[in-house]
Amino acid sequence: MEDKKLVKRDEVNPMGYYDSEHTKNVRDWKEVFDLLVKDPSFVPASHEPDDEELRMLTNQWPGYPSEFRDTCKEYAGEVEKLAYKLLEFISLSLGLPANCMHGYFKDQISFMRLNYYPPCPSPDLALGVGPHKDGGALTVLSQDDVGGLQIKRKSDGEWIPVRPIPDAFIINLGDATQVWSNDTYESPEHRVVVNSTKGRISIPFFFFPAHYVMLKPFEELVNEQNPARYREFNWGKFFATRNRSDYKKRDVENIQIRHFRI
Ligand SMILES: O=C(O)CCC(=O)C(=O)O
Ligand SMILES: [Fe+2]
Repeated sequence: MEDKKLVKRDEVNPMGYYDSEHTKNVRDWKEVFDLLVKDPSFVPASHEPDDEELRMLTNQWPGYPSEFRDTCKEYAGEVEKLAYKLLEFISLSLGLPANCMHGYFKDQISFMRLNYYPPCPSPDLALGVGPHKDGGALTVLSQDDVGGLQIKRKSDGEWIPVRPIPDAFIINLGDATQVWSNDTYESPEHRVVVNSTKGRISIPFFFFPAHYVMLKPFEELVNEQNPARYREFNWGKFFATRNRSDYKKRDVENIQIRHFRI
């Protein structure tokens, strides 16, 4: 525990170790270690729309184990390549040039998270992560063999387990892809349940555009029959507004892309 405290996230640096994250104002049953894919990364200093100040984020690395830093960086680098490939396939599937979204990620604020969900004495009273949708372009998730991730089936609202498949990643589309594709793709609602006997490890890589990217449906996908379903909004401010309620319990509902629906 002492070692974890040395790399603990605080008001100034949101990267590092943390054990009291909230999803939609409810505390999650988990410990996390967050690291930036691009170090340093720049994000809006506040969620206030008129505040143009930026904040520089950097990684915090523990001294032990000694190979931790290099292993994380190598993994992140490889998953980043996969994320770009997936983005190309998504673009092509929408009838757009393969690299049409690459520019949005030049100053990406992607981060990777090491999740540990400890066994929980009352698994029916807690969630590892409460119901939510991932915000960015897509998430590449690696999970161990314990299971716990569930996805909400749209037809009847039933929570369906996403069973672990050895050596397979789970690819989760995010809100940004939903907006860019004008609802051709949808970011699914998901959550993580915990259990009373086994701890679980998962590693999501959140592929996030640069803070200055304005999200809106691609012009090529919009016409009179199929008008834009979202008005343009700034990704960095969306990210900053959502993070407000991840760090502390708040009285306001956290921001969702449906708030930008036309
Ligand atoms: O642990 C998992 O399987 C998923 C975690 C998750 O959904 C998230 O951190 O956004
Ligand atoms: Fe998620």
